Amino acid sequence: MSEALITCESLVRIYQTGSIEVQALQGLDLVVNRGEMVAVVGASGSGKSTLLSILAGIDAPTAGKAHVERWDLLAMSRADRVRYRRETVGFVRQQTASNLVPYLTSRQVIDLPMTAARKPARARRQRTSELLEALGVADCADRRPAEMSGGQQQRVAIAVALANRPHVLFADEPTGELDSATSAEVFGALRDVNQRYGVTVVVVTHDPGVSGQVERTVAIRDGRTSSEVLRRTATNEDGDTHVIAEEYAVMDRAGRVQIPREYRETLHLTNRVRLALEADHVRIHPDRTLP
Ligand SMILES: Nc1ncnc2c1ncn2[C@@H]1O[C@H](COP(=O)(O)OP(=O)(O)OP(=O)(O)O)[C@@H](O)[C@H]1O
Repeated sequence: MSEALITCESLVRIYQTGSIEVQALQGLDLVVNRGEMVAVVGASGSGKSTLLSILAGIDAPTAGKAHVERWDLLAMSRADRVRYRRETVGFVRQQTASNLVPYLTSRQVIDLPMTAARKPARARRQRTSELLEALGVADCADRRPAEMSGGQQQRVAIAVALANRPHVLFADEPTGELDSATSAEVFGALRDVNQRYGVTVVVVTHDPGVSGQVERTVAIRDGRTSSEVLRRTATNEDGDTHVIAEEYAVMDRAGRVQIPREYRETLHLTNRVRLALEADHVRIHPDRTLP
């Protein structure tokens, strides 16, 4: 059985601006296992960034449950939050420039989080060189952001996020500002560090091409997890391998499942449906008592 690293249950985040309340997350359920690489997709405004900011310890939830390893994200003190952000998580933002510092070289910027965590100089130097090498940007060690391409900047940003050996790496549209070839390269780098270091990766993206490259894609709609697509490779009798993608609905602890709108519309499922328990599945029928 895989070990859950991230667990969110009925997670709610309400933003209050004056008299207006925005429910960015409306009871979201999510489990991410240790070592997984998961893509989170959804329309603009569906709550993806809000979810990532909460999980990264940047924002605090309003209600519900959210745990990452031993941390309860609804009950963290300010000091806990600082420790959590320094030791447990790494974060890569969309804007390449906001991940780096204009006047610092790659080597200097990767060193920063380790200095903040009071790591000894020798270990910092070793880790910096290792990460520059692992992300294929060793030739950028002494360059500042303006002297690098967008893709190189994002790979250095991944190195910065990994400097203190976090257990989970969050990336919010990390390829949003890049062309498709460069985006594939940066996404490849994320997959690489997921495999090489075993770091759990959660990446928000609207790029369907990108979400096709991970084992699991979680779709968020209106602040809730609406469905998940699992991908696995299968081999047929001729030895040819192909990818099978299967869509799953998410069930919460109370057993609630959301039936996709297309299904409801096609079968005219309205406010009451008939359930039938079979040996290995459950059937849902339209309510025939309705006119
Ligand atoms: N600080 C804030 N104050 C008020 N409302 C906010 C705040 N941040 C987000 N929202 C609102 O919460 C909802 C979810 O926003 P969020 O940024 O999480 O969505 P998203 O799925 O990441 O969108 P996008 O793909 O456009 O980045 C939106 O309606 C947004 O306007």
